[in-house]
Amino acid sequence: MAAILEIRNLKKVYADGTAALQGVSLQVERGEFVAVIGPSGAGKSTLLRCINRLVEPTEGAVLFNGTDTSKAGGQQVRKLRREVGMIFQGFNLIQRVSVLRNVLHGRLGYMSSMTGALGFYSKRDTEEAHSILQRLGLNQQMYKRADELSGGQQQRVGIARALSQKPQVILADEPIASLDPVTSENIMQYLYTICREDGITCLVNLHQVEVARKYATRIIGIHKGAVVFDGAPDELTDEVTGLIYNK
Ligand SMILES: Nc1ncnc2c1ncn2[C@@H]1O[C@H](COP(=O)(O)OP(=O)(O)OP(=O)(O)O)[C@@H](O)[C@H]1O
Repeated sequence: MAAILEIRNLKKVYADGTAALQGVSLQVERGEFVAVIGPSGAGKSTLLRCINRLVEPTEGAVLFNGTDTSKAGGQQVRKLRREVGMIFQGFNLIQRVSVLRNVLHGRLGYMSSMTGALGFYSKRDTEEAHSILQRLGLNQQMYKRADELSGGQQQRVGIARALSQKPQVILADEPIASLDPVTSENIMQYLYTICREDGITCLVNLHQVEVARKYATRIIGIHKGAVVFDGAPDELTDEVTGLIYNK
């Protein structure tokens, strides 16, 4: 069976000439929990964003379930973004609407979630959103506006929104960078659980090497746009960590 993601010689040069990715090749198998680590500016966000085409690669290919996504048109890109959900450092919620509506946004798409009054949603959609929110421990917050929630709660809404898309892969771009250590553990536990219980493949960009070691089944180290380490957490010695961050 094809790897769920295959990245071939991926390069990204931004318009100002910054070479953010310099030829990244890797495969991710279904169900893996991959942490991507590396210093600030290494190219971690660019890598995740190229996978679901939030950023257009300059060269190379990203295959999702064996299909080259670089040839995908608008509708196929939308489908790709549903199947490859994204969680952001800054949560990226629609602040002035309810938590429930943010989750329905994930399930139905932006226009359908914003145009209908809540009563218009099908019973099935609403029940599904309720059950995901319950799973994330947010049943008390369902009708609150997103901007009334704490950072940790907002990130749980971000996870709920991604889950409501029924994704095969979740890309999390520094999901805990703006959270305190206890809340960070809580968010990582949720991501770990959905990977284990739902079989959703997770790629998580992290600054904290200890967190990567604790949760990931595999760690990829990026430095200056290139993969300099790819292995099991116990292979990531202090010496290797030093190389990733100081090279
Ligand atoms: N839109 C852009 N235009 C120009 N350069 C960019 C753009 N986005 C990122 N870069 C540059 O590309 C390089 C890689 O950035 P990227 O955000 O992918 O790294 P990162 O490892 O995720 O960093 P951080 O941990 O600080 O978020 C950096 O030099 C960054 O300044």
